[in-house]
Amino acid sequence: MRKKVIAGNWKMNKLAADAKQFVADAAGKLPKSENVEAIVCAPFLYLPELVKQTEGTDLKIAAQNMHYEENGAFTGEISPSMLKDSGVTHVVIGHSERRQYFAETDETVNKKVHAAFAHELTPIVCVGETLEQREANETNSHVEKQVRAAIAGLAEDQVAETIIAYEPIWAIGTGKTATSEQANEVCTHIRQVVAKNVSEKAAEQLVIQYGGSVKPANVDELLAQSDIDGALVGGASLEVDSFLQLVEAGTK
Ligand SMILES: O=C(CO)COP(=O)(O)O
Repeated sequence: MRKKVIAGNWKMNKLAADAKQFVADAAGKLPKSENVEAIVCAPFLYLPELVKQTEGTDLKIAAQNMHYEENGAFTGEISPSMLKDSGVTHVVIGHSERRQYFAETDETVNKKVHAAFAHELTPIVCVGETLEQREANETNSHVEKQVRAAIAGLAEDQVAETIIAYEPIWAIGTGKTATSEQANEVCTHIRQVVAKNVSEKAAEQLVIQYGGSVKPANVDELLAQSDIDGALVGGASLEVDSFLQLVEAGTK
């Protein structure tokens, strides 16, 4: 049985005091359940402090991005070894906002995924189509291309450990959620792509999240779908109460 993974992606939000307060409040109130994993994806600046705060709790801390190079003249960047050293366990890679505003490509995503595994970080790889692509019936082919590029060259067990977040771009921060059937259809397709290109075993183990306007009111229906194993949540992860409700939904 795959675990449910609920990850809150704070994006570029919260000052240090608010971040610390959130983690202090949330970490002690997580449901005691083997079925769900709870992650907060925080801005780089706060990572070491939040990791320290969560020691001995079930809350995991993730970064929202990283460079693929080990070190060097890359002003303003953070390396995979710096992240590992900070104590984070996961890293979000290829979020659509990074692809759109920071020239992230399928190629850099693949390099980052390899770098994550080289440093024992679990990548949360984001894929998803624009509204135009959905309307042109290109959703499955586009997402397939992104997934195949992201996992190219990985070993079977690395693919099995990757988390893929399907986030239709038109549903991010818009209040428009894909219906649970629409979301599941694409997540099923992603699993089939992995089964065909890697193995049935990797496809069976792979955690696939849905992201895009997930909130306490719609999370149960999304998580009840056959191929949705969790959620990557922006807006509704900024408040402790709603984050905890989302994690609670993952225990069922
Ligand atoms: O981009 C997202 C998470 O990475 C989704 O954001 P919202 O939940 O705010 O739509």
